[in-house]
Amino acid sequence: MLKALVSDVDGTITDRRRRINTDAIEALRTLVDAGIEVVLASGNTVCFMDGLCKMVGTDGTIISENGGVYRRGFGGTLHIPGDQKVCLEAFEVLRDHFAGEGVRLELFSAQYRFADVAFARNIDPDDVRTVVRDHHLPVRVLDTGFAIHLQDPGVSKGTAMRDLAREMGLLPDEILAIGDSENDIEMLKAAGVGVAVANAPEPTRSAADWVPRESYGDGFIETVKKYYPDLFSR
Ligand SMILES: O=C(O)COP(=O)(O)O
Ligand SMILES: [Mg+2]
Repeated sequence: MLKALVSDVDGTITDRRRRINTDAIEALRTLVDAGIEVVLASGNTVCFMDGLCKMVGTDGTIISENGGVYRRGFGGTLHIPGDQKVCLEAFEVLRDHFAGEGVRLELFSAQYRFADVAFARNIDPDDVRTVVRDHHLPVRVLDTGFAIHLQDPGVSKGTAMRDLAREMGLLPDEILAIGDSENDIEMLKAAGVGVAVANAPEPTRSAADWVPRESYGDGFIETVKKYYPDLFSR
């Protein structure tokens, strides 16, 4: 039986250009008002997520920085399982490598990050993976479609979701998780029901139990409508 919804943000409750889908926000509020646990899970920073949670109206339970950080409620302990040191060291190697090719890597919100490193997609993520492999850098490269992230290899939205579920007194099987990108794969696999909106790339769609017909925020709404009765039959 499903008791909670864990949702990705960019590409799942937004459109392709990252503009929020206001009907998806309404769907989230319907769940919150019905007493369903709603967790927002993203590659974004904690401060970004706090603003989003406040304005959507959730209790502030978040997975942030692709699982590098998580917290139950606005007032909960901020857990930081991710090791940012390995990510920063790897980023320096990448920055020097790509500078040699005349490409400047642009960090995103570095001063607000505790666990991972995020930078602009002005280079091919596969080229980043090649440099990481050639230099034996101990990090994972995640392409979210909105940014490239470097992550501690033992950490994902899936590991954070399991730990958070324990803190919330929930089983992973009681969670409906929804996402759109490769940074969501472990989370979709760990959840009782994993959903990939239709815009998700193939590896993410194959990690999901179900794929709606619609993409982006419309796929999110389609999913909430499909699983709403299950979420309520508690
Ligand atoms: O921060 C990103 O790059 C994407 O964030 P998301 O996990 O909400 O899609
Ligand atoms: Mg996403």
